[in-house]
Amino acid sequence: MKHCLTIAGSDSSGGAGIQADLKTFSAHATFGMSIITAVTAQNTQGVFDVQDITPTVIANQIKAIFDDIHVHGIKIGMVSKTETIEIIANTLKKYDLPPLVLDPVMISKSGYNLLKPKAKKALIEKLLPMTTLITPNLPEAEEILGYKIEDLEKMKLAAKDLHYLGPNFVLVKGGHLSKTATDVLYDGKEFYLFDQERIKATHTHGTGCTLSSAITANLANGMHIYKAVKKAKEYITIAIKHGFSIGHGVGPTHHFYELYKKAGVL
Ligand SMILES: Nc1ncnc2c1ncn2[C@@H]1O[C@H](COP(=O)(O)OP(=O)(O)O)[C@@H](O)[C@H]1O
Ligand SMILES: Cc1ncc(COP(=O)(O)O)c(N)n1
Repeated sequence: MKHCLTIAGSDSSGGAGIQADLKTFSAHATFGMSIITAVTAQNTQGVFDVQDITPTVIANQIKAIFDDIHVHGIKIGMVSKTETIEIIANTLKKYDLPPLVLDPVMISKSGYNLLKPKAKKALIEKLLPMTTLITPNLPEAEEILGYKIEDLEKMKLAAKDLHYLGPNFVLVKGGHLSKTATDVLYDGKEFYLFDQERIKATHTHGTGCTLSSAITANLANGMHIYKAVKKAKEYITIAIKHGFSIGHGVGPTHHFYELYKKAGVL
């Protein structure tokens, strides 16, 4: 069994962050491990408080894992602020790294700044060069690149420009497009489109976390990048179709293995 590591924030309501990542790793029959960067007080309606974990504790969590356990895939999600990013990059650099998927989490669906705007520079300079695959949604790609992205042509341009900043592969996600939910993968040479009709869904809390973790697990399981993204896209599509209500706001997506097994995704 492969071992997957998420470096991300905790979502007390379990729909996004570390909790979504671990559920996704388990559904993909990998062993999930976590380095918590921040604890959020969050539910389906919003984020109410955040406690950042100190750089020393983050470094020690990373050290505890890598000094002892072989890691086959890493996913990075919420990284809060410059000091958090710097300690993650500087500590990870000491080890031989497996594929690393960076979901550049910035603003939650409920509108909370999970990354301090000032930390954008550190994210670009410290994390992008060590990234195998970056998976921004449209607002995140716009924030990194500084221009509007509203159609497929602009998504392709963004994928090229992001690739220039260091990652081996770029997946620009189209969840924020108006008609389709097409994602664009770029490997430095070719574009690959993952078409999907938009599902009329209310419960989409943690979709980005889930997709990036599914890709991480697929890469850890030895899949080539194209297949890893294709399978993860099938997973997130089913997860969204079966999203459900647990509170008064935006509910989580679905992670129960049997459903995916039946659909032939896992
Ligand atoms: N309504 C939807 N119907 C189908 N797929 C969706 C929908 N919303 C998001 N997705 C897909 O879910 C994945 C996560 O995308 P997105 O929601 O853009 O991420 P984030 O959570 O980072 O904003 C992408 O593959 C995207 O295309
Ligand atoms: C700890 C944490 N990490 C990531 C997200 C993004 O998820 P979403 O975009 O669905 O709000 C979140 N809300 N909380």
